[in-house]
Amino acid sequence: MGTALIYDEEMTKYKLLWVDPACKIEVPERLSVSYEALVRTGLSDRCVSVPPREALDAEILLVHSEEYLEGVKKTPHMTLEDLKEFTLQYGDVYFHPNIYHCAKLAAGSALQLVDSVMTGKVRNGMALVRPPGHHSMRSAASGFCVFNNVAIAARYAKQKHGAERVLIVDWDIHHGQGVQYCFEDDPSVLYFSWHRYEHQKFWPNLRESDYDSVGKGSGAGFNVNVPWNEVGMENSDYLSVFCHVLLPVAYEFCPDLVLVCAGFDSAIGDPEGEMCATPDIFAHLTHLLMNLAGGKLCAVLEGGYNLTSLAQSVCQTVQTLLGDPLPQLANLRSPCESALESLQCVRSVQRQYWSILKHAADSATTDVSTKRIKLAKAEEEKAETAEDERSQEEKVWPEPAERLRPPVCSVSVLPDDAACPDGLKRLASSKDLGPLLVSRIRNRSMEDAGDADGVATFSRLYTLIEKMRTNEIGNGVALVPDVAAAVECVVRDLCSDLVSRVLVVCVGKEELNYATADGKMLVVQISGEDKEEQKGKYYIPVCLKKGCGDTVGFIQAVFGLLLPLGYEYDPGLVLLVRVPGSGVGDCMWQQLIGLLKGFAKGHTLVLMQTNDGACMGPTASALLGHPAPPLQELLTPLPDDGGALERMRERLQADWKMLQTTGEWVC
Ligand SMILES: CC(O)(O)CCCCCNCCCN
Ligand SMILES: [Zn+2]
Repeated sequence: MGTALIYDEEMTKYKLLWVDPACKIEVPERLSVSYEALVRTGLSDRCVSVPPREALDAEILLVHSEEYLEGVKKTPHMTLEDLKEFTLQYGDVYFHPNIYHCAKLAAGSALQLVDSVMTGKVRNGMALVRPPGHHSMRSAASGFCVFNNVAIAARYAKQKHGAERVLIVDWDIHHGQGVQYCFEDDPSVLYFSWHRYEHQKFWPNLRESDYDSVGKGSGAGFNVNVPWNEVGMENSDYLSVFCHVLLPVAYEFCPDLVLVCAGFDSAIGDPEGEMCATPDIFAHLTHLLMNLAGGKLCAVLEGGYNLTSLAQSVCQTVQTLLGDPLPQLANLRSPCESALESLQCVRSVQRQYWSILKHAADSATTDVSTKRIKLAKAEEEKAETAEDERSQEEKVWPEPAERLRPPVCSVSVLPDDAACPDGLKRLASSKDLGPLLVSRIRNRSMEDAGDADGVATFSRLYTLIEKMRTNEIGNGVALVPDVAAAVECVVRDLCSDLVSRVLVVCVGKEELNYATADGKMLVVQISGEDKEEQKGKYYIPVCLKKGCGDTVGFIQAVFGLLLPLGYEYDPGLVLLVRVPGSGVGDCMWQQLIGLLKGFAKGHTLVLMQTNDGACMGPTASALLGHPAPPLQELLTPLPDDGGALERMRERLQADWKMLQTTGEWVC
C-alpha cells in the first residue's frame, strides 16, 4: 500500500497584508518550497496524489463554535481595515480575504488523508497545508492557525471511521494548546507534545503547557507535555524522549490511528525553535511511529519557518513514509541536563497513569527550595549570557545523506528443501570463501557445518553480508541448523572483516556470552532466564521474569534499553537471533524487526533455526516492510520486571548515556 500526498497551490494564496513582526515568518513560500523539494527529489511521483477538499461546516463544528465559524465566514468580504480589526481580537495570527478558503482546504486535506488511510486506500500519508492548526481553539484563532486541522481530523476519525483510540504526536516546537484544550478530558485521544517552554518564558507562555498538565477527569494521563526549558536541543534529546516517554506510553495506549502535528520548526536553523536537531531526525521520529496502529499514520504540516530545513525535513518524513531505508544518525551525544530534567519530570508525573512507566524514578517529592535555588542559579547564569545579545549566528548543517533503496529488498538463505516465502529472493549464489575461511568455519563450529551444505550456508551468509554492505541487498533471513553456532561463526568469521560494529539482538536463552570487549559487537540478549550479572559493557542480558511472551516487559526492554543502546552504538549491521523456545509472540517479533530497521540503514540479518521455520511468514512480512500488526491490549507488567529493568538501566547508564532518564535536579 502506498503513501498519500495532499497539496494544492491554492493554499499558498494568502499572506500578511500589513506589518506585524510576530507574523511575518508565516509566508506562502513555506508550502511551495516544501512541495517543490518533494518534486525535485522524485518523492512526489512515488506518492499517491490525493486532492484536498473544503471541510464542511459540520466538520469544522466538530471542534469550533458556531459563533467563531460565523465570524470567520465574514472575513472574505472584509476591507483591509475590517480584517485588521477582526485580527486584533486574537494573538499572533492574521486574516486575509482568502484565508477562510485556505483554512477549509487545510482542514479538508487532513480529512481526505484520514479517509485515505482509514479506508485502506493508502497505508499512510502527508498533507502539506497552510494555515496550520494546532493553536486554534474552539472560539479563537491563534498562532497563525484558523481551524484546528488535526483536532478536527481526530474527531472525524472517531465519528466517521469508528476509531476508538487516536494518538496525536505534536513534534512542532510550539505547544498545540488548541489540541490540548480540545481533548484534555477525553481518554480516547492521547495528545503528546514537546515544545520550547523556557519555564513559561516562551510563546504562548501558558502555565498549562508544563509537564504537570496531564489531562482532566477521565482524561487524566492522556495529555503528555514535554517542555524544553532550554534551546539547542539535539537529536539525542529528541530520541530520548521518544524512547523513554512517548513510545512506551503509545504502545500501552495501542491506538487505531496516529495523527502527527508535523511542525518542522523543531529542526535546526528555525528562528522560532532555535533547536539543533537535524532534518534527518524526522526520518527516525516518523519510523518509530510507523509500527503503531498497523502503520496507519497521517502527518499534517504545522510550523517550520526556515525554508531550507523545512524542505529537507519534509523530504525526510515523506521518504520514510514511503518505506525507504533510514539515514544513520552519527555521533549522538548525551541528552543534555535540561532535557534529562524534563524527561524525569514527565515520567514521574505520568507514572501513575501508565503502568509501563510504573517504575520510573519517583521525584514527586519535589524539594521546592532546592529547585528554587537551582533555578535562580540557572537564571543568573542565563542572564550573564544575555540571550538577546547572543548573535543569531547562522546555523549550518550537512545536507542529509542520500537514502538509496537497495535493488533487492529481502533475501533468504535456506536449506534446499525449505520453501522460500513469497516476496523474498532465495540467495543461491555463494561466494567461494577460500580455504582459510572454510577451515575456520569447519573447525570452529558444530559438526554439521563441516558437511557440504553447512559450508554452503555460511558462504551464502558471507555473500549476503557482503551484499548488504554494498547496499545491493536490504536485509535477509537465514535458516540454520544451530543458531548458537551460526551466530558465533557469523560474528567472528564473516562480519569481522566486513562490518565495523555488529548489534546482536538475541531473543531467547542461548549461551552467547562471548561478547568482545573491544566493542566490535554489542550483544543484547532478551530472555526469561535470570542471567548472572552482565559481563562488561558489550554484553547486556535482559531478563524478563515472565519470559519473552510478556508484551509489556518486552516493550519496556525494547524502548528503555535496546533502542537507546542501538542509537548510541550506531551499528553497521544488525544480527537478530531467534532462539527456539523463546516464547516471543509473532506480533512482538514483527514489531521488533520493524523497529530494528531504524539501524544500519535497515541492514538486518535474521538468524532462525531450521525447526523454527513456522515463524518465517511473519519474519518475511516484517523484513519486506509490511507494518507489524498492533500488539493486543498491553497487560500490566509484573512489578519485578519493570523494577528490574529500571535498576539495570540505572546501572548501565554510566557506560551508555542514552539510557539516562533523570537529571541531577529534582523536578
Ligand atoms: C504552527 C506554529 O506552531 O508553528 C505557529 C507558531 C506561532 C508562533 C507565534 N509567535 C511568533 C513570534 C515571532 N517571533
Ligand atoms: Zn510551531
